[in-house]
Amino acid sequence: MLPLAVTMGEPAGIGPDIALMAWRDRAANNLPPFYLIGDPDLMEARAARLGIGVPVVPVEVHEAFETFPYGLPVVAVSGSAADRPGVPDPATGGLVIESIRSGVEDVRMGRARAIVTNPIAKSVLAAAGFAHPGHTEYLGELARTFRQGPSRPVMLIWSRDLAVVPVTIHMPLAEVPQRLTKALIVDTAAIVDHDMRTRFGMARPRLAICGLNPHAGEDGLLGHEEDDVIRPAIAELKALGIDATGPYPADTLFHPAARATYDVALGMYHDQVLVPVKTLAFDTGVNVTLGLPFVRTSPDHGTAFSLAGTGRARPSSLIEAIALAGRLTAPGP
Ligand SMILES: NC(=O)C1=CN([C@@H]2O[C@H](COP(=O)(O)OP(=O)(O)OC[C@H]3O[C@@H](n4cnc5c(N)ncnc54)[C@H](O)[C@@H]3O)[C@@H](O)[C@H]2O)C=CC1
Ligand SMILES: NCC(=O)COP(=O)(O)O
Repeated sequence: MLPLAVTMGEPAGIGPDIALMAWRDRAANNLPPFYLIGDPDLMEARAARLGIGVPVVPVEVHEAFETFPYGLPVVAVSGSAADRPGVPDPATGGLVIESIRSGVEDVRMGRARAIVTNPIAKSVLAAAGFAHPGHTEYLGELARTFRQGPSRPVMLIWSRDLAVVPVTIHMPLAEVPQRLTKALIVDTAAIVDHDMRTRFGMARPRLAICGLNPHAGEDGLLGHEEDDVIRPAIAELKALGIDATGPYPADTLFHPAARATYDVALGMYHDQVLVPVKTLAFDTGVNVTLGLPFVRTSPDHGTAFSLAGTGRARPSSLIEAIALAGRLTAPGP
């Protein structure tokens, strides 16, 4: 069986901490074998700082699977990072980006089952010259190297209580109304429908589509995007045989009775749907990129700089991300 590739993420954040903790807690959580891609020296220093007794074992990728029972296998990429928790340095940007690129390449070459990413600091990477606002967009570009051809990445935040997709992702709120088109909504929802069937095994996913404006526009009194863009998109989705309904006012879509009526809520912008899911399931939510020719999962939180190196970061979201990547790539019956 192939291992999962886990990226180191921002070296000054909690990624190294929670990766070490996930290995420590692997048996209790029945985690599939994984290896980390990053700087072995930093990982050793962080393990010593945390005092959690996790052996860090530098390996070549083909040794990762057999090494996993004995220590956290770490595959080195070029570059190094000093162990300075909470003090990000754009000079480590190359290492962070290389860790992601290398994980995807391992999947493409059949050396890893899937990629699980640790959090990056978007502004720190931007200062290092990274041209993408997040993993999601960068993974969409890396996916072009796969035989299956071009793909469009879609962000899903998955939890047992609620699953959500933001139709627009990392962009200023002021740009959302211009960027929201019928085609974008239809493409996004069609990818969600396809991947919920093929990857998550849902027979007929029920998609609830949010409005953009208060009260979903209140018949045009409070905004026109619902009539101009969102309703026509839902009509086209229905014509395609996709179970899409709405547009619903977002403020009443997340209480328990409403949640029972759909499988995935699609919001028009990031915070509209990430606020409810992180409120309900911050410690167990998993970020999954749909629309790719491979599986990528991630914890739903960020770098939590103030917790790095303290031992107070909770590894539960990363543990869920590793477990979900394992389930999504498990061989069929
Ligand atoms: N997938 C990714 O790479 C993501 C990266 N980020 C990046 O993270 C950086 C910080 O973003 P914030 O908005 O502050 O979000 P954050 O998720 O890092 O922190 C928000 C709050 O939750 C706490 N927290 C986060 N993870 C925790 C954990 N595992 N255990 C215990 N407490 C935890 C933090 O201490 C803080 O109080 C930003 O640079 C952002 O770009 C944010 C979200 C996802
Ligand atoms: N708020 C979630 C988030 O920003 C995750 O972004 P990505 O790095 O997974 O694209």
